[in-house]
Amino acid sequence: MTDTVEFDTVTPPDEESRQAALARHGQLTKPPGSLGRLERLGAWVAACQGQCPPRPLDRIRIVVFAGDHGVAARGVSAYPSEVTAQMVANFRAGGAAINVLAASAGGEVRVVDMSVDADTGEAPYKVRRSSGSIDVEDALTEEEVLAAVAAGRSIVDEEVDGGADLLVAGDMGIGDTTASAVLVAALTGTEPVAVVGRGTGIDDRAWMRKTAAIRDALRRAKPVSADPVALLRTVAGADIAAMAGFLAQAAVRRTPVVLDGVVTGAAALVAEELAPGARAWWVAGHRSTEPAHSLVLEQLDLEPLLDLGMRLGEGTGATAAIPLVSMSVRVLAEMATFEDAGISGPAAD
Ligand SMILES: O=C(O)c1ccc[n+]([C@@H]2O[C@H](COP(=O)([O-])O)[C@@H](O)[C@H]2O)c1
Ligand SMILES: Cc1cc2nc[nH]c2cc1C
Repeated sequence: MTDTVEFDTVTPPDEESRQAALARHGQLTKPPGSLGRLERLGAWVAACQGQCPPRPLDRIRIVVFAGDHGVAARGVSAYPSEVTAQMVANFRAGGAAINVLAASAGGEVRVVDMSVDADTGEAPYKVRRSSGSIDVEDALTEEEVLAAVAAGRSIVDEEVDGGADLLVAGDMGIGDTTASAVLVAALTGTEPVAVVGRGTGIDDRAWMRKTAAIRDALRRAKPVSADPVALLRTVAGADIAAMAGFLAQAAVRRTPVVLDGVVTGAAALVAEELAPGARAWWVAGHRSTEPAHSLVLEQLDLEPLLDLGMRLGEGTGATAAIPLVSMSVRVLAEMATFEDAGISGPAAD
């Protein structure tokens, strides 16, 4: 066992508030259950906030964790590693998909360089430049993995202390779907061919190289798969380790999270190991096209809100689902009841 990272015990969202929200749904001017999943979604937010009706979401924070991956040098991505730093600049300039989706959904974007293989400017949490090539070496040292998980935890503390009422973790890192696939395979007992995906859009030759890299990294991961910190050190990367710390700490701080695609999904599997019960504080924003993401959703027993064929990362799939979360809250807070509106209830038999 490695030195471990201790998270405070996760307590579940408030069941009384969830039940009050479900009961309120029965009084609002619509046939009971007719808003389907939106009803359960609003009740989940009420439970997370511990109040019914829930408060409107007014500080939604999307934290994009950026990092490079040594395994990208094996030809497992359709793009070169330098795109990671270039996209960090694009996020900061406001020109990326996540900036536009966040603005449209009423969220704000924060970018954190954990391990980009370039100088991106201000980077208070940066652990190293690029993580190791996981097919042949550890992604991180012991010290680095602990620093990265602690960074994710500190970022949640900053955001929650700053008033965040909904969090999203996004990712940016060429090669990160290879690391994610290895983590998912290790934690779900799956073969490489069942987790490998097309990532940024690789061709068949790159698919073969990626499958081989996943196979080699998975061989290295298996002996440590029961130890989440050792697993992050061996086959994740500083960005994914920070996301795992972020997702675990959000649950500790009783703050709801919308999960994104395969990369945050892989981090979520590890976070659930670090802080058992954390998944009760997460909703799956979407289903990515990456096959490993479906394994994550199954393992965490999460039903995605959207299935739009998205595979971008950056937190975009989660952010696309935020309007649904906001609507589900406003329905509970703003709809009239049958009594308020003087509308007849169901016909008697
Ligand atoms: O979130 C997803 O499910 C997802 C699926 C495919 C690709 N991505 C993004 O694409 C990059 C990784 O793709 P790759 O092919 O370089 O491993 C990284 O920046 C991710 O954010 C993300
Ligand atoms: C341009 C580009 C943007 C991205 N955003 C997340 N992953 C990405 C990969 C590429 C290649």
